[in-house]
Amino acid sequence: MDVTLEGIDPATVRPLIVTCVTLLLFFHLWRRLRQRSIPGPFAWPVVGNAAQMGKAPHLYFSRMAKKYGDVFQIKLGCRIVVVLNGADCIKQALVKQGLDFAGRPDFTSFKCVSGGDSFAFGTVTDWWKVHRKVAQATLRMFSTGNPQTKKTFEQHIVCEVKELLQRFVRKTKEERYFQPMTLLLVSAANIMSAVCFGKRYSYDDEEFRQVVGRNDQFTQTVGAGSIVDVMPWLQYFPNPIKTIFDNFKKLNVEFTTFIRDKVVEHRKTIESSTIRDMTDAFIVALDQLRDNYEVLSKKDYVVPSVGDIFGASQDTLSTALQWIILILVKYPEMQARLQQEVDKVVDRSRLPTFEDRVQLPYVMAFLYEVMRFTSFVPLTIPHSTTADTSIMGHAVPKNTVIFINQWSSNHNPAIWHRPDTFDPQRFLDQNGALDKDLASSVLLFSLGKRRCIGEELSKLQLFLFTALIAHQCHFTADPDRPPKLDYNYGLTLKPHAFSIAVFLREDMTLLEAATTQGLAKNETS
Ligand code: HEM
Repeated sequence: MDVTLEGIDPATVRPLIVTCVTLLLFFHLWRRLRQRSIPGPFAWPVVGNAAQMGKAPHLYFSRMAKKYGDVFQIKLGCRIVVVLNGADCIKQALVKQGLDFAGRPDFTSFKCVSGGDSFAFGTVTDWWKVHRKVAQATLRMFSTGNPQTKKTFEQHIVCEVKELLQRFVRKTKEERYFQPMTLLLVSAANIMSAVCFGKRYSYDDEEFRQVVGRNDQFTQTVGAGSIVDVMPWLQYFPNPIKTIFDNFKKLNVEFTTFIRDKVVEHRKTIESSTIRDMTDAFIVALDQLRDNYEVLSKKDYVVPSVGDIFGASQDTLSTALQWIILILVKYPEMQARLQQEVDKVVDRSRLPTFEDRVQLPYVMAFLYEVMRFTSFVPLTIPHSTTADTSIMGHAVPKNTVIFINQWSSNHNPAIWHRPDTFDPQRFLDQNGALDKDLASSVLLFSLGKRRCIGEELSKLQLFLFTALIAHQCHFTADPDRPPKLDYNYGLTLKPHAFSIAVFLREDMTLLEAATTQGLAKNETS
């Protein structure tokens, strides 16, 4: 039977259409109302809540979460920012609704990183997905991918720890107490330099020290809450924020030039049959993809790829090393317990290795507690929504800036007993084994589509570093400057300057023997 509108009286159709449209509008309104508007503190004109955040935005956000709930909204300059707190809410956004929350905001500072071609600071696109996968695979190939690469990576760390301890001991003899921060920075950068470029640098190499020594400026500008990104008009007349931003642009140009020079050298000498290091691996992998991705015929993505890996690793890992040493001197009884455990398990006839991890639960518990307690990446790199979405019943429009407060999850008293006390014991069960479930609740490397690609490598490196220094030396604090756990805010929380003395527990025989066949041939001075 044919059904047509012919013969139907328009007077009947009109009310039908009006009813349908009204119902649709009503349904839309009902959905909107169900998704409550996002609560948050009062925002002042022009600056919004920028002034209230103070020197520790993660603590301000945790206080606001207590008042308004795990999802709340603030205004920074002209931008609305939704702040997500607590493990459940963060998991819901980053894992269960991963793609919706995986974007990066169009911040001015992000566009300066690798000339805007960084995958760490760039938003989600089809090319971004491929770029990130290539980087993940390349990183594994040169670190944790198989037993052989793991062994080489282990050699890089042992070699660097030997150099570092030699410097520490010399400094202690010369100055009694010294500040170890710069040495730790160069040491962490050298491990990644060996992986990325196949060579390490002398501690006195001025160019290298300059390139790696500007971390503070970088992480202060790209950390959540950086002013220039939310009040871009500040760039256009002289003021302190403009000066900071101009320095940031300069350091990015210098960093990219350093990486570009390395890539140019590599391209001149590469033989595709022998992949020497991660830069070679990126050159080969990205050249192979050139026929499939038009974007590769227009730009060279090797420089931003290597830049992302080298840049992301040095600041985070050196900050971790600084916290580990500061906490060792702050809690000498824990240092003694670490030493006892490595002495018992490894004994004094050999050095600790990656394989000792399972047998060293206290070392692991200590590390997880350093990560939880300091939460030294308190907020992830800012995210943004890639679609109109909702979280915990609140509607969030596309392109909203999202801050993820990792600190709030690591200091939630519902999960952690006395969260503001440093206590590695919390990670050990009644048999003294590591409580793996609890350890996996520590949130420092983010989750989901933007989860840090260096997590496995970092945990291995920090484990070996801690086990090696506990096995080889002893740290003490300067009695005139008792160690404090204060810090400066940025993408990473950096401890304030502190002074230590370092003494070998025996001599360097084991470290010297382990490094003679190793990487000395790659060294430049
Ligand atoms: C203790 C050391 C480290 C910590 C705590 C850490 C933590 C983080 C965090 C919180 C993020 C932001 C994730 C997000 O925005 O949701 C991140 C991103 C990233 N990390 Fe790490 N990281 C560490 C070491 C490393 C290392 C050693 C590498 C490379 C070798 C690395 C490479 C990256 C990259 C490439 C990204 C960007 C990922 C993306 O945007 O897709 N990180 N890291």
